[in-house]
Amino acid sequence: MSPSAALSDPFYCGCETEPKPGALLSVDMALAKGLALVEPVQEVERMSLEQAHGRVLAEAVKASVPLPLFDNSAMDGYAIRIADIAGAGPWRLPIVGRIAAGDAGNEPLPKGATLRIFTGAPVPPGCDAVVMQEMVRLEGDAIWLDRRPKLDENIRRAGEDLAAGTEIISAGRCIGPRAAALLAASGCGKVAVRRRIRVAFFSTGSELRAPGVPLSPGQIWNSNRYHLQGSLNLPWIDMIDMGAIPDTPDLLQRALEQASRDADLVVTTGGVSVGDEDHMPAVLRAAGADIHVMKVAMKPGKPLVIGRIGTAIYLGLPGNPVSAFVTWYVIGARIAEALAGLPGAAPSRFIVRAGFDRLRHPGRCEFLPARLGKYDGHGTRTVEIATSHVSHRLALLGDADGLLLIPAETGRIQRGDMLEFLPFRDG
Ligand SMILES: Nc1nc2c(c(=O)[nH]1)N[C@H]1C(S)=C(S)[C@@H](COP(=O)(O)OP(=O)(O)OC[C@H]3O[C@@H](n4cnc5c(N)ncnc54)[C@H](O)[C@@H]3O)O[C@H]1N2
Ligand code: MOO
Repeated sequence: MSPSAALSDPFYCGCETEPKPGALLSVDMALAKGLALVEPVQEVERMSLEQAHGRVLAEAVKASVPLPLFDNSAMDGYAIRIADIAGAGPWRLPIVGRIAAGDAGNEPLPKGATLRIFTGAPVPPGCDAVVMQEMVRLEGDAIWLDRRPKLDENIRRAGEDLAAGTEIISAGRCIGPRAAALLAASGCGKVAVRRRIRVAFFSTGSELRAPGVPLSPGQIWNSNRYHLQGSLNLPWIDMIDMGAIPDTPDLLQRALEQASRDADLVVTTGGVSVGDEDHMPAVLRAAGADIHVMKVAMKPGKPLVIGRIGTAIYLGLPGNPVSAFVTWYVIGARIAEALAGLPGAAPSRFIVRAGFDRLRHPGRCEFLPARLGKYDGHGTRTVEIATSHVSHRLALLGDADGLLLIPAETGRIQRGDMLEFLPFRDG
C-alpha cells in the first residue's frame, strides 16, 4: 500500500510538520511510515463460505446468476394477466392452479383465469401482476377483482437486484454478515481468502503478574496483554501470545528474535521510553531492527516505535495502558489491517461539540477518553473529558464512549467548539 493511500483519510491533528532530526513525527506521518513497511500477505486459501466468516476475500467475486434468479411473487395472492381484464370491473377470474415457493411454476395461465400464488413462488410466463389476497373477494373457486393492477405489480423481476456478471464483492473486503449473505444468495459456496496474518505479542516489565495471581509489593497485574488479546481476537489474525517478559535485555532480545521469526507483526508494550529500565531501543538495535518511527506527536502515546526486524514489522507500544490502547487503536490496528490485505480505513469519527472550556499547550494532538452528552438540538452531541492526564487511567477508558481528538495546534477549547470524536464500537 502506498503512503498516499494511507493518507487519503488523515486525522488533520495539526502535527503534520516535516520531521526534523529528533523531532516528534505527526500521527499521519508515523502511520504513513508504518504502512510503507507493509507488504500484504499473498498466500491464498480456498474454503467453504461457512469457514470464511470474517476472513479477507483474496479475489473479487462476480455474480454467476442474476438476482432474483427468476421472476417471483412479492406477496401471497393471485397471479393474473392484465390484458385479460378488459372493460370496466369488477372482474371474476376462476382459480385454475396453485404455485408455492419451491414449485417450478411453469404451468401456463389460461386466458381469463388466475393462479393462487405465494411469496417467493415463480411467476409463470405470461403473468404480469400479482394481486394481494387482501385486495380480492373469494367466491368458491374464483376471485372478484375491483381494481385493475399496475403492470408488474408485486412481481420481483429476475435480475432487478443484480445482473449476472456484476462484481458483487471486491478483493480485500472482510466477509462480514452482509457479504456472506450476498455470496450465499449468488450461489458462491467456496471462496478464496488471504491467509491469516500472524501477530506475536508480549508485554515487557518485571512488575507484571497475571490477573488473579497474588502480588508482592511493587507488582501490578498485567492489563496490556489482555487488551491486546481482545483487540487481536479477529478471524483474520493468528495470535501468538508470548505473555510477559521481565526487564532483562537478554530475555527481551531472545523473545523479540523468536517473535520476528514466527510472525508478520510483532507487538510489544512497555520499555520504549528513556529510563534505565526501558530496554527495548537497545534490544531492537541488538536484534538488527530498522527503526522508522521513534516518537510521535500524540498524547497519550509519544514513545511509539515502528520498525522492521527481518521480515516482520515491529510495533513497540508504550507501557502505560491507555497509551498502549490509543496507539494500537489509531496506528497499530491499521498496520495490521493493511498486512491482512484490508484497505486500512481510519476509525470512524464524527463531529461533537466541546462541553467544557480548557487551556492547553499546543504541540501534540490528543486522543482523550471522552463521554458523549446530550444532543444540542441541531443533531450534534456534546462531549466531556475528565482530564488530559490519562495515560494510566484505565477506569476512564473503560467508562468512555470513544476518543476525542484535539488538534495539536489548539491552545484553547471553548464550550461549543466543534471537535472530532472516534466512537468505540465494543467494550
Ligand atoms: N523521563 C521521561 N520519562 C518518561 C517519558 C519521557 O519522555 N521522559 N515518557 C513517558 C511516557 S509519555 C510514557 S507513555 C511512558 C512510556 O514508558 P514505556 O513504554 O517505557 O513503559 P514502561 O516504563 O515499561 O511502563 C510505563 C507504565 O506502564 C505500566 N505498564 C507497563 N506495562 C504494563 C502492562 N502490561 N500492564 C499494565 N501496566 C503496564 C508500568 O508499570 C508503568 O507504570 O514513559 C513515561 N516516562
Ligand atoms: O504516551 Mo505517554 O502517553 O504521553 O503517557
